[in-house]
Amino acid sequence: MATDRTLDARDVTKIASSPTKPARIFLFSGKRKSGKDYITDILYNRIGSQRGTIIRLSGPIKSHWAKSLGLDIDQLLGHGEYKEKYRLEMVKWGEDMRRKDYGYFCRAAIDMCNARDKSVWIISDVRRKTDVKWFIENFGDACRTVRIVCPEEVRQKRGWVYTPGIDDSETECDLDDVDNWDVVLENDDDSDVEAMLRQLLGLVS
Ligand SMILES: Nc1ncnc2c1ncn2[C@@H]1O[C@H](COP(=O)(O)OP(=O)(O)OP(=O)(O)O)[C@@H](O)[C@H]1O
Repeated sequence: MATDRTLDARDVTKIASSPTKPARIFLFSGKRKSGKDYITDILYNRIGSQRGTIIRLSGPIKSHWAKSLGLDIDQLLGHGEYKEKYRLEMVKWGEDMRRKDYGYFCRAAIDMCNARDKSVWIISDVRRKTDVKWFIENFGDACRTVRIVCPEEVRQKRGWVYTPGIDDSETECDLDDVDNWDVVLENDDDSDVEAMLRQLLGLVS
């Protein structure tokens, strides 16, 4: 009977590529305008949409916020003034939710991106120790933490302006004292983006 037979190689392959657990999860973090979106977008394009997906942990917060206030979700997810205008209030609401359940937005973001059938997850905006903790608790060895670092002058050239209430908040600073990143990428003006990608793609195969 089919149900009684022992597992053959094809069954094992099926289980190994089961939709519930990705083979690799990149947990990207970095200060504002360090280049998180820039690097993760290129990485995603190289990996391709069949295998990979970008997950933004801030996505569910923004879509909830947009719905409840009747705002434009595309602009909230973008990079312009609109995002900055509602950032403070949104962050506060998110913090309250997270205090009750630190995995709440991680789970919501995974569901929102329909990530379960992809083998490589690129989390583009990890901001807190509890985000890292939740992914490692749930996906263990599949996780690799990636810190993007960049001098302040370069971030300023890219449009960053120090903003009290944002740049000194938990969302921007909670990971500053972490020093055990799996990968540190220096993303300034002269960086070799191809070398960074080679390093990251080497962790996927
Ligand atoms: N290596 C690079 N070469 C050229 N341009 C870059 C590089 N890295 C980042 N940039 C540019 O710098 C700007 C800021 O980068 P990006 O939006 O990726 O930062 P971020 O860390 O996602 O910022 P935020 O946290 O504010 O969303 C963008 O215009 C991006 O195209």
